[in-house]
Amino acid sequence: MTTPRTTGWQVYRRLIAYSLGYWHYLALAAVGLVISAATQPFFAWGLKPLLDKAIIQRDSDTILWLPVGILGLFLLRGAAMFLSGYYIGMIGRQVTKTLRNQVFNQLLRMPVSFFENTQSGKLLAYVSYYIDQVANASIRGMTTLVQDSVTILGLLGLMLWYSWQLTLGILVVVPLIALIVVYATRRLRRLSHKVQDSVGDVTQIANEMIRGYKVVRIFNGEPYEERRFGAANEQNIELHMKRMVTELLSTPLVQFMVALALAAIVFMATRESTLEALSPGTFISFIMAMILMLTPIRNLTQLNAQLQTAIAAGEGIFELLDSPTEADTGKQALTQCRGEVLFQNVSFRYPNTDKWVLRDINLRVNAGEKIALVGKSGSGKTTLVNLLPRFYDVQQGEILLDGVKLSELSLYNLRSHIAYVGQDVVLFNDTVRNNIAYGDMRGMSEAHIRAAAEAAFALEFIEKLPQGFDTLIGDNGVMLSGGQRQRLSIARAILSNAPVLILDEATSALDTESERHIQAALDNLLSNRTTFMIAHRLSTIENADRILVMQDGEIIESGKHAELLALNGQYAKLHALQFHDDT
Ligand SMILES: Nc1ncnc2c1ncn2[C@@H]1O[C@H](COP(=O)(O)OP(=O)(O)OP(=O)(O)O)[C@@H](O)[C@H]1O
Repeated sequence: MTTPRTTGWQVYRRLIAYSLGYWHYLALAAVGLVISAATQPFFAWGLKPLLDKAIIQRDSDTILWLPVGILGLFLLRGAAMFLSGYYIGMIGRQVTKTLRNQVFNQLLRMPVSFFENTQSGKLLAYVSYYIDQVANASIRGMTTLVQDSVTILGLLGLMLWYSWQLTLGILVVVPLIALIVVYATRRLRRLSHKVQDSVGDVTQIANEMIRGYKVVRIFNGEPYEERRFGAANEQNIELHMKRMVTELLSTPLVQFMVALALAAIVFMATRESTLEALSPGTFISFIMAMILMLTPIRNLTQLNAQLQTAIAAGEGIFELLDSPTEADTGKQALTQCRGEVLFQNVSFRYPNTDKWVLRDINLRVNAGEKIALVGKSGSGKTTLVNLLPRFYDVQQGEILLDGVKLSELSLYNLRSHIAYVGQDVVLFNDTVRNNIAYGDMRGMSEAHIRAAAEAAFALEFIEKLPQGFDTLIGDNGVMLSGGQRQRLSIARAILSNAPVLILDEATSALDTESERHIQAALDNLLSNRTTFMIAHRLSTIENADRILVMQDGEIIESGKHAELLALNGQYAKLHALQFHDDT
């Protein structure tokens, strides 16, 4: 592992690279910064003619140009500060925008396993909190770095010019300051990481509560959620406080070191011999330069805290951006797909686990055949169908679509041949039309969309909605009933007209009317499509062409409903159980 400092520097360099694309604005901002920084030494320098010439010698020229000079200096400084502030703010927002797009697009391409193993709250924190932290801190950091370094260099130059012996006296404290800064850097980075994790926890819990609000209420989970959120929030504040204390302590400590040097200089400068060599104006100007250095020094030490926050957030973001996305190496594309699926000796286990979840599956499914998968919970039904759109890749064996290995097809092409209707209907906060014509289907003709809605028995209720197809259905379709939501997702699948359909049948009981509609909609959806149906209620699969009974990752029985009943095996048992439940 590299030391945190080198890593920190690398992360920072990478962050800065984002603003380099705007180099022309950056150059303008830098000009503004340098000008406003340079006004400080000028100000200190002006005290010398003020004292020596205007006050002691009463020089008329100086008395005239000094006030004009002061006004000019502040006008220039104001304009320069506006210029730099404007461009730096703009670059900061642009960097935020770019990073946010990159992170979102990366999330769109991350493999399914990533989402299954990462807290969604943490992912939301990436898109919001982390990125803001990074952009703000890195850009502000750059501003401070340029502006305050220039100020300090200018002031130091002025002091060296007046008296190099006195100036050198100040530099004695530099190693002490460096020590404090290095210690604070390490601690700040560590704490910043912890703060970020804890923000992820807070978002996660809030997110869970918001999504699961009904469960929370029905099971009286309020006190538990309150405690859980309170604890995460408490931890968050503790970490913030620790970071704040480190930040707050390091600055006065550094300033105390500077004050030590200042005291020493004042002591040395007021010795008889030194005083003789310096005019009163020079002396005051020298002291002023030293005092003016305090603020930029404080800024530079605070900058460290900002940078450590940016770096810690940047590390998280770059780790995500550098993670491998879904493997998409297949080059072939099926233009016409019949929907014939072949599993050849397929065995599968989830990444980083030992247990084979599917074992030596051999299965030929003809185009248009309706396959129903049944079996106990955990027997591998969902896993088997998830392999078709390549949410996971098999470790052994091959799956072929129309004779082509899935791994040889591009993901885009493969998935364009598959439609999915799941238990959890996913609807977007958009119009009915856009929810049906989602993704690739955007832009399909009105007639097609209507026909799909009709075939899904959804037209009737859509037309009763206030704006018909243009009605906004709210967050995940809150405005619709369970059955209506399901019919919309069926309409989406019908519109896609994909030759292969995955149907994860809903377990939720619907009223007879709704169920009749949905059954009719499904009949329309299934016709002429190769269908993999995960069936929970056996009554719905009696018409399947073939029923596969799964157990511990294997297909143990296969055949039509009547054949399997006659076999009197596992299926017959399941059937008897359910028949018993239903009566
Ligand atoms: N993402 C995952 N990572 C690791 N193991 C998993 C994952 N998803 C499922 N499993 C395991 O794989 C096995 C099969 O799960 P699968 O979801 O395919 O079963 P199922 O038959 O569809 O069950 P159900 O009817 O309850 O939906 C289970 O033992 C489960 O614990």
